[in-house]
Amino acid sequence: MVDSVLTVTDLQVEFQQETSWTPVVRGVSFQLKPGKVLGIIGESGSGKSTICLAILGLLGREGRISRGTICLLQQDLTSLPPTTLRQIRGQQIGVVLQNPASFFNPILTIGQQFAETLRSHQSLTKAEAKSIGLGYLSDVHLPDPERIWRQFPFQLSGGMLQRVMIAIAISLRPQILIADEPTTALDVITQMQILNLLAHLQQQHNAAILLVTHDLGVIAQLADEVAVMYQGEFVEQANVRQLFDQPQHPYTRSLLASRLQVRTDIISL
Ligand SMILES: Nc1ncnc2c1ncn2[C@@H]1O[C@H](COP(=O)(O)OP(=O)(O)OP(=O)(O)O)[C@@H](O)[C@H]1O
Ligand code: NI
Repeated sequence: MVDSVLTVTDLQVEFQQETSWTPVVRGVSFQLKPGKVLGIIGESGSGKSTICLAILGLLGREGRISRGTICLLQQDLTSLPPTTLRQIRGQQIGVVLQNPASFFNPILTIGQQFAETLRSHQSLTKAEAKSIGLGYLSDVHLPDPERIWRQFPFQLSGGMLQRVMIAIAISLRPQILIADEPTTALDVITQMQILNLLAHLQQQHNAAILLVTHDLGVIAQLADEVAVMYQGEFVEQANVRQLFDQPQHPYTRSLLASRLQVRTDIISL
């Protein structure tokens, strides 16, 4: 039994702002384990998406990893050339990005992109890839998958693109799934459906999931461990029950308290 499929140690990420490099992720360490979900919560701008992009090698020119390692099993991803990293990403790490538009090629239809991804992983005819892809599109609650298959990314809403991205990620049955706010743009019913799909991937296929969300309900439902991020650092990392019952850091306490506040407001309506 493998203990950790992805081990991040002392990660520091910087972005170039004008002439100097500013650290936005500082000394972050964690492990992703098969069949387990690590949730990351924290305020906007604290560096959650940056961690995801660093793992995926998608920081772009303005970003760099200035310290630390990201090991997929024994292999350090930070030392790999971009082409190798892309291959690994496609095969072993599934991705749901916070900004789904950046994931799609604007000049190819959804169907072309979905089929191409499926066919690069398994030998399938175009017709087989289409029938598998359509099945996954209806799994993520997309109405009229046939029509969506023929459409271009710009013809779909952000929430629809997000669901297509989830369908593609899940169809590949990755060992590791990086999901950055996977349910943010979705209505409650669809959100539940998506969470069930993620839980299925975790439980039936033993995937390790990194789940970034601001929704504590989603955390309570899916996460095993939770890391709390504040100004570029993990200020607290604990088992989900322990975190909800005995938050240690003042920021975590205020986060949980604000959630309770919202609940009381709803109840008093
Ligand atoms: N390409 C970039 N160039 C410069 N700075 C960036 C870039 N991307 C992100 N940053 C900065 O890095 C910091 C962390 O951003 P990040 O998107 O990781 O936050 P986040 O925790 O995901 O926030 P949110 O909850 O709003 O999604 C922010 O201060 C942001 O302005
Ligand atoms: Ni983010």
